[in-house]
Amino acid sequence: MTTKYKIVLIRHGESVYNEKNLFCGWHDAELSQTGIQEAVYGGQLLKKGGYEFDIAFTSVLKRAIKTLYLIQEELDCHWLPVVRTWRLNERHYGALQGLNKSETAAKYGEDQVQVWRRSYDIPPPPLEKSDERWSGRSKQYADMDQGMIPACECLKDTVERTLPFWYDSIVPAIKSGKRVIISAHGNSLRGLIKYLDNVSDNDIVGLNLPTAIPLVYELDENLRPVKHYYLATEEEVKAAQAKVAAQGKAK
Ligand SMILES: O=C(O)[C@@H](CO)OP(=O)(O)O
Repeated sequence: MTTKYKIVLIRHGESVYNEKNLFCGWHDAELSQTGIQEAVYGGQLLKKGGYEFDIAFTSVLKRAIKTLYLIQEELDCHWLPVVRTWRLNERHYGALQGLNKSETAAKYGEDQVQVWRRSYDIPPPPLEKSDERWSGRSKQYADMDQGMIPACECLKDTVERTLPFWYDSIVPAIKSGKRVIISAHGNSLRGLIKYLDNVSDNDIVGLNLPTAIPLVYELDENLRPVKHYYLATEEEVKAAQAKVAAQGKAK
């Protein structure tokens, strides 16, 4: 297999919800100060690697949008067309949104929290429409078919709503020769990676994405992955991944 296309996936920098160790999902959390620095560093890594882009895709959540913007600043490409879609949003964490991960682990057990965080097809508890956290109350979903707004999502649900956008919008952009960057979220990107690399339902449980370290996928002419790599040292990636994995510990 020979490389025909290269795309870059990047998880947003640390959010204030990550910083406080809260389940975030569709809650529109800000980047933390650390997250801003991480996003700038991600942009510097791309600049150092000589990466340039023709189009960007992101979610409708500001932590991913702002991460992309900080990368655009580093690459001096504010003109870049940016497509925002709820289909690249983080997985919807249902009634867990806003709860502390360690406290939830202390209450329900670390194993249960690991199932809610990483299992492929077991969803977290649903959010009621009457709940003030219901996503239908947010302006960014006003034009969305209200019946499509999730009450909660497992990774499988997330993959199922992300892939139509991959096929309908991202694939045509890649095939037309555009250099693509996707700024999204830990779980929406895990879903895409599961699909691209055909990762099993069991193995995807062990994958944690580091914040704001660019992940390059080289694809062949049929968009099958030839290889992938982070633009950082193995040590940096492992430390960042371990930090994410540890969030579900009871402490
Ligand atoms: O809270 C969330 O929305 C996600 C990403 O930050 O967390 P987790 O790694 O627990 O899936």
